[in-house]
Amino acid sequence: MNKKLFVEICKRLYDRKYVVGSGGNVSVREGDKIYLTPTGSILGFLKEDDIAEVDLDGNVIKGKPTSEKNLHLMIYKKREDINAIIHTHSLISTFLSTINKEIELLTPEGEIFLKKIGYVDYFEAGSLKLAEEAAKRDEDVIVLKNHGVVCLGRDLIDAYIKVEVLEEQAKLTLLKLLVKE
Ligand SMILES: C[C@H](O)[C@@H](O)[C@@H](O)C(=O)COP(=O)(O)O
Ligand SMILES: [Zn+2]
Repeated sequence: MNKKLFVEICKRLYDRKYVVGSGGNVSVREGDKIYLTPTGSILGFLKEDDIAEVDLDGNVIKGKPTSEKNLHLMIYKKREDINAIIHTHSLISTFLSTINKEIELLTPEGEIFLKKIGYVDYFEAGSLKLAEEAAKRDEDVIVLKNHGVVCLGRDLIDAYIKVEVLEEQAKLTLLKLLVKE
């Protein structure tokens, strides 16, 4: 597992404000292990040795994994094509969910990289219900109402691109709403 890239991606998520404070979490599946950000960690300050590890059943091997561990695990169990999951609190994407506005795919980037967006109602952060409802979705990009987003990738870069493109499409959607009104 490329821990250097894992830490770099977490830093960029924090530096580019897709998360603030200790929000957000990231995971990578490789072989019979899943590597996850530790619960309560500030993604911008993560060090390689902080990365938690669990087996495919969620049994802890190292550290204290994210409180959203079940969400990551359930998605991996369902989607053998997915090897990286990024959960952020992307501001505009999340804001639009608070006013029940779906994010429109307004440019080729949106169509090409996101294809379709799934939506999950609000369920308590870290809850099994939130994990179950998110794992029911078939899309690679999921909006968690009043909470944030989850982007799934073949690898970490693929998931990261979806986080960035999703927030760009959300900004375009908001601008379109503001201009129209
Ligand atoms: C309230 C929590 O921060 C929630 O938003 C969770 O989903 C999150 O983003 C960070 O939780 P962890 O620090 O446990 O990964
Ligand atoms: Zn969250």
